[in-house]
Amino acid sequence: MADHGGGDGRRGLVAAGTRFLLRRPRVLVALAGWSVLEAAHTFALGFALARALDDGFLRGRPAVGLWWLAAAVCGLLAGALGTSRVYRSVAALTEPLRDALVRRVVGRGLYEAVAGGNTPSGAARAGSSSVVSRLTHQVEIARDSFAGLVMVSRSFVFTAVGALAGLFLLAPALLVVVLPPLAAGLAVFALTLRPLARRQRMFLEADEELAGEVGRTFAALRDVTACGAEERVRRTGLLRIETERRAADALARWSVFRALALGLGGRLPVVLLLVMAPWLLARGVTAGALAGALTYLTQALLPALQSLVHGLGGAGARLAVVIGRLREEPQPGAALPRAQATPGTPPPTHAPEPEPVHPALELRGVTFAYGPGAEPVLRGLDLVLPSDGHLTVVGPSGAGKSTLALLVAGLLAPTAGTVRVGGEPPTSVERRVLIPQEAYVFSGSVRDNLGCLLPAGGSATDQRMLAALEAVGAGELVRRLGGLRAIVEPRALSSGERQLLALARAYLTPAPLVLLDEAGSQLDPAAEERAEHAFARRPGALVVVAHRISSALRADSVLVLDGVRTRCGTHAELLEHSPLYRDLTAHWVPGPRR
Ligand SMILES: Nc1ncnc2c1ncn2[C@@H]1O[C@H](COP(=O)(O)OP(=O)(O)OP(=O)(O)O)[C@@H](O)[C@H]1O
Repeated sequence: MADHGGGDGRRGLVAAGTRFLLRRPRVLVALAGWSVLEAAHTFALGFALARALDDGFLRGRPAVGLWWLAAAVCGLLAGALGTSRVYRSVAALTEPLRDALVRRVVGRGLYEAVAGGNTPSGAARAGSSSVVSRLTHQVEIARDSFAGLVMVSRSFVFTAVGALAGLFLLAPALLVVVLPPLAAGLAVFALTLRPLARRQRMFLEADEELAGEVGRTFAALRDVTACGAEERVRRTGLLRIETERRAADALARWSVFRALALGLGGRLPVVLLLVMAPWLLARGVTAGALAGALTYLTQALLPALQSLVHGLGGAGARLAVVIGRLREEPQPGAALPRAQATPGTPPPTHAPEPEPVHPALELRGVTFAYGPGAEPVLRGLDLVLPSDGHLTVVGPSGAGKSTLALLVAGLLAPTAGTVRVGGEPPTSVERRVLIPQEAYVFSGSVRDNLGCLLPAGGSATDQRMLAALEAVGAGELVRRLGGLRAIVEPRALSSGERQLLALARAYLTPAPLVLLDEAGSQLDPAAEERAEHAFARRPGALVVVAHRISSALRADSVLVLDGVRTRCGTHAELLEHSPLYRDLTAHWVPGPRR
């Protein structure tokens, strides 16, 4: 995962933020002006209260006291006006930020859609629009976080200035009591801000990863069950939960410093003021000044410090993460022209580069072991299958055939190397469909069973379903069951019949790569051959993990998994060069060809 908060990233972020602010001097001046009015209200609050007591109520002159209280109310109204104008000025700062980010995000999204080809596929359009919608959501988070940061830091500075000025005017001795703990609290806060923000960011990222994992798992529950990957999914989920728990623990430990900063800077001055009241009174500080000082501390400084301490850590970390992402997206950004990287630059009008044609499947240096200390099942495997290729995988039991199928389906991640399906990581069920040996059929109509791997929102006509059933040799079975509306009771079907339904389901999907992992193992050889022929005629690429060696003869190429002697070639080449393949085929008695 990218370190959005790395030194360079943070410095870049601060520099970009400073440039953004300096380009708007008028808004900054207006913001400062209205903030001064807000600060005047803070000042008036304590000062007027002190005067009301000292010059009015304590001297038996209630009219003077009330006059000062009325002055405090006027200050309050002026402060409210200042606050409302402050919001406007902050909006004048944040809206241009949002506009610049939205322009950048939408420009990139449109460019991607155009660069996807003159007639982009539905999937490409959907992918592009989902990227734009995710990024615009992040833009909203960036805007809110930025506004929050401006509000809390500005509010603290002006409130502190107003309160400290008021304390000084009431009695300079008050500052002797208030300033040291306030400075200590701010120092603790400043020193722990960076590590705390880092923990906050780690927690946010762990939280997002967990949410993403849960979302992906729910979307692929049927695939997970069908491939028997429950244990792996459970372990990955637990790992993500554990990572988030650790991040939350670390954040909680560092949050203690927030409480310490608040205690030192916001609460200790109140206690000291009370404890040292006799000393202050002995030095000429009046009772009214003491009450005014308490008002400054409890009504202005403490709330402002609270907002600063809580707001700066959370909003700051969120902003750093989100801006970092917006700078990174989209991943193939390196292919974008340089001018495209500038916020607000419109998409280029020249013809986009043609999209490279990717093979259906590409493995580069794939190594996989089931545990850190376990012997790898696959070592440095390279494999390329063209978009209409037909590959059969053979090898002795335990050679890693099913493991390879799970890696290609994205249900296992390689220990080293890369797996690409159509040039992309194999995470999307729209790119590939895997039918394992244990066919998954659920209680429901035949139609539901056939359609459950269609892309979200997709459907197939009865005609297409019936054609798929006929193609793989399941037509007779479904007629016997009572047609597409008939309810399937999985336990009432033989394992071969369940495999026929699962094969028809895979045949029906638009996935450009089909993986059959001994998916016809319970069929008789003729039925298995018929199904494989159907898949070979279907547009797209096909990988068959062979149950019978006869599958190898039907493929364009054969992969013989045999540890370090793994080889790939045509049937004839392998007969010549692979002793294992010769052994495997030696006992095969060819049946009648169809
Ligand atoms: N979940 C797992 N945890 C640990 N080891 C595993 C796991 N699944 C498979 N293995 C081991 O990995 C190796 C390859 O298994 P895999 O199922 O991929 O072989 P295969 O070639 O498909 O075998 P078969 O033809 O018998 O189905 C075997 O040694 C197996 O014991």
